[in-house]
Amino acid sequence: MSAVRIGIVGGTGYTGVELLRLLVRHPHADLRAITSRKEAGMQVAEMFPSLRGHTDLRFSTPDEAPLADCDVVFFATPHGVAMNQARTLLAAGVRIIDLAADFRLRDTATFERWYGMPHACPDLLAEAVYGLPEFNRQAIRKARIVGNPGCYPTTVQIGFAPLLRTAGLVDRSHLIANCASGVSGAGRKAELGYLFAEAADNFKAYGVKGHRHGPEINQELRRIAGLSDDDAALSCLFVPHLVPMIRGMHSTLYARLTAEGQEADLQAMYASAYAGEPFVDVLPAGSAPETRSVRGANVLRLAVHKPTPDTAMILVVQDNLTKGASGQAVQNMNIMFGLPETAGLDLPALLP
Ligand SMILES: NC(=O)C1=CN([C@@H]2O[C@H](COP(=O)(O)OP(=O)(O)OC[C@H]3O[C@@H](n4cnc5c(N)ncnc54)[C@H](OP(=O)(O)O)[C@@H]3O)[C@@H](O)[C@H]2O)C=CC1
Ligand SMILES: CC(=O)N[C@@H](CCC(=O)OP(=O)(O)O)C(=O)O
Repeated sequence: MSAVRIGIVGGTGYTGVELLRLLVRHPHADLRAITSRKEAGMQVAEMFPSLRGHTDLRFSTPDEAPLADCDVVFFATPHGVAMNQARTLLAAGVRIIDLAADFRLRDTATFERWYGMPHACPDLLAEAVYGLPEFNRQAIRKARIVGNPGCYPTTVQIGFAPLLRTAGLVDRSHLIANCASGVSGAGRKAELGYLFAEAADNFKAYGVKGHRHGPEINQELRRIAGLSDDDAALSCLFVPHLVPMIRGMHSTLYARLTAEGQEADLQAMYASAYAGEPFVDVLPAGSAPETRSVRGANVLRLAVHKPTPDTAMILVVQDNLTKGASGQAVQNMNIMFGLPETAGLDLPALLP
């Protein structure tokens, strides 16, 4: 099996360095190019001493990097970068995994409303595949463009899916997702709200008037439920929170059970839904998952609860940078190139 030739655009950010951490140890990865406009020329291991001894690569500018010679290019960049380079790379036979949102939303107008920019290649949206392997494996295998999911939407979809796949178990019109992310979720940029003295020893909701992950969550939950992308019969209220830790995400999901849903054995349903999934861990009944159980691991752990006879409550944890971003992106690459899905991803979490 020949190694996959890989380029990374945006190698100095948090998802970029997480991709590097996973790919330098990946048995089938050949890292060819990594970009940074600000740090071009610098050794990667000089910027990130955590990678000393693991790579001799230097950062190049996106124009100078040999991206067209790669089999796949990861975009670990802000929204709006991948869509402007997609056509050129596809023409050179390069496949794309975008960690930003350029290829997640299928409706151009919705993308433009939430991301505040015109879409550069709406025609390519039709062929892009939403990269949540647990629900989309077949399409990912053949995809030329994968839109890697947002971190919050990954927890919400995997958490709610078993309740939505069968019609009539829950009131689909009133789902609630209360989610909290560590500060690395905001990226490696200097902004007031993420300074230590602002974010530490504090806990708050944000995006309460609406967050761009809301439309992504609703689009994909509707698809999981077998509905059209804009069918208002399913609606999920999503509230993100910032929690003063570096990595990690905790989502508490609520759904009102119907009479039929109240009869179901939810624990057995979830265990069976994810029985074959290497990266979804359904915990024993009564558990409360903690973020440190997934730190640095490409695993999402969840626990199923029924706090009242008509309420399902699902507790979900993941590392926002691993299963929530770069680990999931590597999982997608493994599927696209016919590699074992767990290649390079079988690391246990870092504890304490
Ligand atoms: N952090 C997280 O937990 C998650 C992040 N994501 C998404 O992944 C993407 C990357 O996030 P993150 O790593 O946190 O971001 P960062 O802000 O930490 O890093 C962004 C990187 O992109 C590069 N970059 C910025 N602008 C451009 C440009 N116009 N052209 C080329 N390169 C550019 C930067 O380097 P330079 O400026 O030197 O070129 C830097 O390496 C974002 O879209 C984010 O929304 C998704 C899920 C989770
Ligand atoms: C804590 C924090 O700020 N989290 C980010 C979400 C994480 C992310 O980057 O997701 P996207 O890829 O969709 O941008 C936010 O709320 O904007």
